[in-house]
Amino acid sequence: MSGKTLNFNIGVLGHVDSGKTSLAKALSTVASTACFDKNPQSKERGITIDLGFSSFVVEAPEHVQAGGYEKLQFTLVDCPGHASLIRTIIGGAQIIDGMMLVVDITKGIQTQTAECLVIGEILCDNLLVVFNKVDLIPQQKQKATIEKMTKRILLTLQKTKFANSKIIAVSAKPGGAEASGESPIGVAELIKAMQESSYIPKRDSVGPFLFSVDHCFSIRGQGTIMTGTVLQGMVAVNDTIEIPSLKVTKKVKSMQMFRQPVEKVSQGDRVGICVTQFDPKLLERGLMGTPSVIKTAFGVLAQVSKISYYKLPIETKAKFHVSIGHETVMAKASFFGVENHESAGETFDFDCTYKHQQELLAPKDEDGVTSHLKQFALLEFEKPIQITPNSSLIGSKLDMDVHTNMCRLAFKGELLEIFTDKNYQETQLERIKVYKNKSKEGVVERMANENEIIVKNLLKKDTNSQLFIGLRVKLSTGEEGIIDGTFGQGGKVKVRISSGLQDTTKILLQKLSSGKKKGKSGQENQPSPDNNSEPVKVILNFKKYVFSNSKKIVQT
Ligand SMILES: Nc1nc2c(ncn2[C@@H]2O[C@H](COP(=O)(O)OP(=O)(O)OP(=O)(O)O)[C@@H](O)[C@H]2O)c(=O)[nH]1
Repeated sequence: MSGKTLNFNIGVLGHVDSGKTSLAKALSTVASTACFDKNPQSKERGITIDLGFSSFVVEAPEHVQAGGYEKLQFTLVDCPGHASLIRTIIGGAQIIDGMMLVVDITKGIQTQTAECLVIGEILCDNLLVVFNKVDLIPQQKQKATIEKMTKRILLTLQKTKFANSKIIAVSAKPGGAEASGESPIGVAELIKAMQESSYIPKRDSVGPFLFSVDHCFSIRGQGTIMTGTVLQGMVAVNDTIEIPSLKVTKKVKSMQMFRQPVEKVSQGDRVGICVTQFDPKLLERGLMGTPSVIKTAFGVLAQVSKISYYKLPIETKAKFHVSIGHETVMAKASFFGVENHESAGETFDFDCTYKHQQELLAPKDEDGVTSHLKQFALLEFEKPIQITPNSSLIGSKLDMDVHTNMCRLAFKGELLEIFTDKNYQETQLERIKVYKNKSKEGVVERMANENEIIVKNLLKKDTNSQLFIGLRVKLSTGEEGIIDGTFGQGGKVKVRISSGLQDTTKILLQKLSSGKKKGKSGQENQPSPDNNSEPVKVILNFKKYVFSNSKKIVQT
């Protein structure tokens, strides 16, 4: 290969059996170590269960040549289509520059086609739609069917950021499984469309090296090879890298890109990295990179938004599968937002206070303008996972019955803070000032003097009353007061009414207490003519911090 080659990663996504693997095969000339359903379990089940990688090189189109590249290498990341494997797809989609959505033309958009579109919307900017299996439509109906399906998918795409995507119709494997070696149809046009819609992705060689490992195997006498994609930075032979999940550091012995030895690799490259021997079974998939860049996370804080196709409520305290990179973990979610987002900063700020939300709200469409609510989530993981800062995440309900035909992807987000301390609940959550609006109601037991009343039932006996001293309350008769202190042992409090009680309130309280006295003298069950007035209520509105250990409360 002479001249500079640009590597462009394309995710091949679509519903199960739409023909993704067949298409990748038809497109590729060079197969990497891990392509085309080599996994023995894949063969048994007849479906792709892992990411497959393959590549082919074409002449760089003019706009890529203008960036100094002579050739363009397409690396296809063949993602599994089966619903249960969506977590693998999400992992695969994090490393792609563009996406090819394969649609079986005889079936149209199916549930996982829609889910793949959602993933694409979150994780990539470039989409090409491929209608496959055109050979299954009788020749005379092919043109009309392609036109009809094109109209349909364009309607769907109009609601996404991919409204102007190209649509190409092919037969990746005419005749299907039984056919013997028939040439694919339409693939040359597809390659042309791929060239045209390619671009020079932002590649950044600065910053710490980060590598997403998708396969790992050893070669006797050489070492262990990790194949994957460089997510960030660069690495050279002899550099030291860390595999955090194994808690080891290793020296890079050699590297290969599609069977060519290389000395140095950088962001976006697909590469096999050889290090000194370790058991490849210990690292099926995961992250490695410059020592201490990868964090072990016990939980994260993220800015999130609801995926509009998800039709169920997303409630605080509910559990979701959270996928970050190749990792998927169960997490308990707690949502909160900016009360008045006009006045809040662009990102999360520990110095601000946030309002607890019972559920994650869908973005509202007001007068055709989507208002972007600023919402955040605290995601507490069931077990620690390896992640890197600035990652995207997807929250989903993967255990939802796929036969319901509902989108299982619930929310998407960007990481803001990673909790790397096992005891983050004690040490870090207090910093996230999220409050709930609370209200308590008590009644005036009696008047102590013109400016002071004794209130019962406002606080429970075992409540730490000290937290409430100094807070404002309002009487149902209109006066405002301040909780001045506790009274006795039963949770009663003294409330000071600085402006003094109104005469009407005093009369009412006197009436109520004389009614009670009569009651005490043996007429409890007889309604006293003096005692049919409502008791005077005392209302306390306050904010209670949700994540704070100190159970701090403040006035509303
Ligand atoms: N007639 C016809 N059959 C095809 C075509 N492309 C693929 N097939 C058949 O469709 C079936 C599924 O093809 P695959 O390429 O394994 O589909 P896939 O989308 O990779 O499947 P998963 O990875 O399991 O989701 C196989 O039996 C193929 O032979 C095509 O263009 N025409």
